Amino acid sequence: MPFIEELINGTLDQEKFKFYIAQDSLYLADFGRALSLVAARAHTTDHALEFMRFAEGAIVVEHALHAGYFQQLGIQKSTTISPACQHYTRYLLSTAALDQVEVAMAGLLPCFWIYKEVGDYIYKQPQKENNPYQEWINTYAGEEFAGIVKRAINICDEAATKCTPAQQQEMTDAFVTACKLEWMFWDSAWRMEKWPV
Ligand SMILES: Cc1ncc(C[n+]2csc(CCO)c2C)c(N)n1
Repeated sequence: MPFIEELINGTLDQEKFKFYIAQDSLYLADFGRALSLVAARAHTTDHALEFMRFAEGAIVVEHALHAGYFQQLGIQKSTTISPACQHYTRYLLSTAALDQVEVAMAGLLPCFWIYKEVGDYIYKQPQKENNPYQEWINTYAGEEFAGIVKRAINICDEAATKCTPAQQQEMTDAFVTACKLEWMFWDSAWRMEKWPV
């Protein structure tokens, strides 16, 4: 996507990045809530603990990255959630609250997995010196993050073994929907998406 290509070569319009970070901080607050809901609804204490840790990571670790950019780039906290961000966060929260917990877990997985794939892809490209977005890049290409993603994938695989084929299909559908919403989130940042009315 152009947003990611320009992030890699450091030419991304700062206003687009600021829009992305401001919306992403709204996303993260709700993502943390969705993770906490799934922790509360998990069937095993192991899974509950893992989701509690993920929720903490989403709020504390990601917040630290954001806080740096908020200060450095003078980003204003956005009070208006973009259409794509609202669609994605409401989808995750309603899935976490109302759907079978395994389906909610599958819906939360692309957030981890796609950032890992994007992080690895970026890291394989020639690195630009003095890229203003380097700190963001480093967050998602590291070993520590890879370990977290592996754990999230393993939990979903383990949870799926206890599901019927129809439930597994629901898990796949939730995963695919969330992948599309990840795509829409990048795209909306690139377009600095506004409400049409
Ligand atoms: C739209 C959007 N999707 C995924 C992430 C990445 N992410 C957010 S929380 C979390 C798990 C705990 O750190 C991960 C990988 C993001 N920042 N913004």
